Amino acid sequence: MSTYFQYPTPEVQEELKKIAQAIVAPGKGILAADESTGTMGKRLQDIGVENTEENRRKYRQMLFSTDPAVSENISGVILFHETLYQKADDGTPLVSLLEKRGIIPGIKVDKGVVPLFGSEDECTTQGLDDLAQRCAQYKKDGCHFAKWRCVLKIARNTPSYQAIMENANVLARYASICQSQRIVPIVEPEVLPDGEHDLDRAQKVTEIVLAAVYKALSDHHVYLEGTLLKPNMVTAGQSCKKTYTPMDIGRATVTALLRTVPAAVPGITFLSGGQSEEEASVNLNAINSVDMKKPWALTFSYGRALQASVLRAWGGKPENVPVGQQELLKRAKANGQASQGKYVAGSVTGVGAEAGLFVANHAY
Ligand SMILES: O=P(O)(O)OC[C@H]1O[C@](O)(COP(=O)(O)O)[C@@H](O)[C@@H]1O
Repeated sequence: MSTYFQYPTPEVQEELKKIAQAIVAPGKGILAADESTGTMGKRLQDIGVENTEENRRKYRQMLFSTDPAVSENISGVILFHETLYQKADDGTPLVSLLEKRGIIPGIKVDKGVVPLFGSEDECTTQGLDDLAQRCAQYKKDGCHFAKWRCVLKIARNTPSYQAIMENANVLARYASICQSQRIVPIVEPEVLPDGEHDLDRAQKVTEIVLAAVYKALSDHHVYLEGTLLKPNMVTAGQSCKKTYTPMDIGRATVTALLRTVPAAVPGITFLSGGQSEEEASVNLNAINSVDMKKPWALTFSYGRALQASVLRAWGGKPENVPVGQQELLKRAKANGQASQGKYVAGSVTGVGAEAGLFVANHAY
């Protein structure tokens, strides 16, 4: 086995490290507004709004024109390709609204989940072929970080060795291509919450998946200080009969991460994975409160758990834009506090804070 390697130049390393550290600065996290057209359609359908390019533009314009105070808790926003090139009503590029608020624009660069032939309903994620060119363009257009989501499923025989190795490798290859174009890769191996499994099994599967991911990142000479991890929290399956407290979830999550994620990684930005807004804040708070070693920042990169109340409050009506924005400010603040272990459960209420956001088999 050859151990020849080449890392990015010292200048590129410095740039990547600075971006990653800025994203996970104390009290800050990410708004994941990168729903692909199909996923956004599901969110809009829930509030009775048609999934047109114009409605997606209006919705994201509302998010990005929220009071600049939002940047106290939101350091980065992940965009979908379409959004990066859309403009506000007055012609300002939507991405400039973020830049004016000191928020770092990021971009989803995967091209979606596809079936893994020969497996038991498992999948991989595609989009590597033209990734270097796309990253080069995205960097020119103002994006400094990227996100790529892989999906692993817990069932009797899964995740399989095939799925674990394939997804680890595709994430590592994605991460190294991003770094070659001065973009910080957010590595997202999501272990789905579907199933009856208990907390122990969720923890063990998460450990095995993350161990494979970090071996692959090492094999591909990815510069860890210039990356972020976006994992699932360790929670029992949605159909598990046993109940667990937020502190149980906090301990299981930090234990799994301590066993597998190198301390060189600056931050861990959790996905919300179908938890309600309130659960996602309470569990993040517990993760930050457990009395264990925590060598990385532990914060949020939520899609559903930052937007459910916003969507309900907005309902597609222009007159509701200010109340929608208020909901975003409230939830961002709650999660900013949770990322520092300072969130008091129930202290932030929203129009959809308690509502479950679980979507079965969220592998689209
Ligand atoms: O399937 P898509 O459209 O890529 O979207 C998946 C979504 O999952 C996420 O990775 C995590 O979102 P949640 O916090 O809602 O679980 C988002 O960044 C993204 O919008």
